[in-house]
Amino acid sequence: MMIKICGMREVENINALQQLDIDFMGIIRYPKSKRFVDEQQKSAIEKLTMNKGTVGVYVNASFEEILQDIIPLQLDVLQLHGDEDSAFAKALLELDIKVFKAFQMNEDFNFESFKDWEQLAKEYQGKLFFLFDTATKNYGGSGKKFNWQLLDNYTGNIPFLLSGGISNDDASDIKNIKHDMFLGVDLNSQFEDEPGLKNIEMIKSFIEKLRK
Ligand SMILES: O=C(O)c1ccccc1NCC(=O)[C@H](O)[C@H](O)COP(=O)(O)O
Repeated sequence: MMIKICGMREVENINALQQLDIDFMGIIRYPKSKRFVDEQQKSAIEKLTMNKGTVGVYVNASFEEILQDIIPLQLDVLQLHGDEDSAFAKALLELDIKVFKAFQMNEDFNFESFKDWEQLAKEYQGKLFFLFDTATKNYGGSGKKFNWQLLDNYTGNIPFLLSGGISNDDASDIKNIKHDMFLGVDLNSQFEDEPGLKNIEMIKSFIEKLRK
């Protein structure tokens, strides 16, 4: 199972996380987020040697803004967490980089609306993934879970990460998820001492439970 830890920004915290058995770490480049990585923090992160997949997280950013981050932040994945359409994602996929497209889940979510995305995934095999997060007016980082039974309505074939309020108590429920397209989890605010600062011991204990 893949594990992504989102909202990293402190060098020491990033280095500590690099020692753990995780797959991706997310760096939020959305100025309205409490976990926003500013230009000064970006410069510090640029100097690090990253041994995990690095994910740049964006909310309705321009193509140029995203482009300016890819090389300095050594990005492997672009996470589109706003209202970006499939045409925008296609332009980024053309750069030969992976894309995680986030969707805001609530009881009214229409899983039939994925036609364009399914087409894109066919064109860019193994490059496009979904991330199902809890709907919130701030786009992400709500700390709240959505109703995971909604996942039964997803019959598409694009693999997804599960996100939104996942906490240390959820390991056994996560291990019971049987969906064929379930790829892994995205952890954030429930594993923090303060916004942008992760509790490494808590993450370590969660990973142990999940990988057991
Ligand atoms: O975390 C944020 O502050 C954030 C703000 C705006 C857009 C995206 C954001 N986070 C992106 C993520 O991938 C989070 O891990 C995801 O929203 C789940 O967060 P949480 O509910 O805190 O576990």
